[in-house]
Amino acid sequence: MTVIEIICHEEAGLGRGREVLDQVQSYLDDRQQGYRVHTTAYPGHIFDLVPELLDNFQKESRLLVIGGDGTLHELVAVLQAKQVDIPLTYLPAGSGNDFSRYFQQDKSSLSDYLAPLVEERSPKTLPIYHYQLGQHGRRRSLVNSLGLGFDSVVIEQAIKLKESKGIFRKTWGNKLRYLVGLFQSLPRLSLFNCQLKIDGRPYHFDRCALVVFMNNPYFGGGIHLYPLEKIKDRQVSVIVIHDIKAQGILDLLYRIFISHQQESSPYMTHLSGKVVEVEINRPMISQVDGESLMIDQYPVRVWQGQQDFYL
Ligand SMILES: Nc1ncnc2c1ncn2[C@@H]1O[C@H](COP(=O)(O)OP(=O)(O)OP(=O)(O)O)[C@@H](O)[C@H]1O
Repeated sequence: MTVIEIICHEEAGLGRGREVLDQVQSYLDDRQQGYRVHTTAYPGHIFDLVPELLDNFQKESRLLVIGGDGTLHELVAVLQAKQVDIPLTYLPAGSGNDFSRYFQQDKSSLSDYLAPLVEERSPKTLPIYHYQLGQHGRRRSLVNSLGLGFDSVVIEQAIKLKESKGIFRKTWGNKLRYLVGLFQSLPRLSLFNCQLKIDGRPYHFDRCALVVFMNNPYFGGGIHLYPLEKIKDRQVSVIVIHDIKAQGILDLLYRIFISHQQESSPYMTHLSGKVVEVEINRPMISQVDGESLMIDQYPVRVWQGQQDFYL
């Protein structure tokens, strides 16, 4: 008999994880479906918990994860690092849920998320990205985006706002936190030059604010940064925000938040290829799936990978 191993970050989405877990348990109890619950007790707990789980994983075992993008990122990172081919079921419970916003946009009810697992439908393969820092770094994985530059400063500021009191603590306040965080971070905007290599072909950009590898057109919790057409097989998309001056910032904000005409912006370039590399001549504050990372080894090389999901 199938046993579902549930990994849950109860505090995700300011407690939404616990609510979703309760709903999932009653759904599975009603169907007399066996399961075990493993809650994460500290940041990065998944890196200890999942290897233990995998040691006892049976042919009939299934993995279900409840949490925000950060929790999904960590689980996919462990499975990919161990090169185990186990399909996942994902129930979004964060405040941003960018992965779900794009890849699970046809789902709304609990049954939409759980039926493919419970009814043992065939898993579907979704694109993820692998990345490597420096020539000798190990292969790592991500599900949404890897951004070098301003985006990470804004995300750090938005996280501080989430930890503060009042309106910023609301789960629906994600876009507001990001926007306020963005304006508060403008004085810390630091521009850089970068070299890109797309399948071996070189590109150079000056006065850049951000280089972001995007497996998903959304970032920062629902912000539609760039209208990527359907994600192409084995291709990596990179967006560069460049040649920034004061009026460029206003133009970009207007296009991203109001007119949605990013494609004709003189300050934004979208490139894609099978292997994309970026080189910047100084350490950069960065974000991977919404979590901060300091990058000081180059090139950063990105290529597409795959992860199976019950969808
Ligand atoms: N019990 C815990 N206490 C503190 N942090 C935890 C705990 N369990 C997991 N984490 C960490 O919290 C981070 C964020 O988790 P997650 O993305 O699931 O929630 P969230 O930040 O509320 O959601 P969102 O990113 O959508 O706002 C992860 O890096 C994870 O390691």
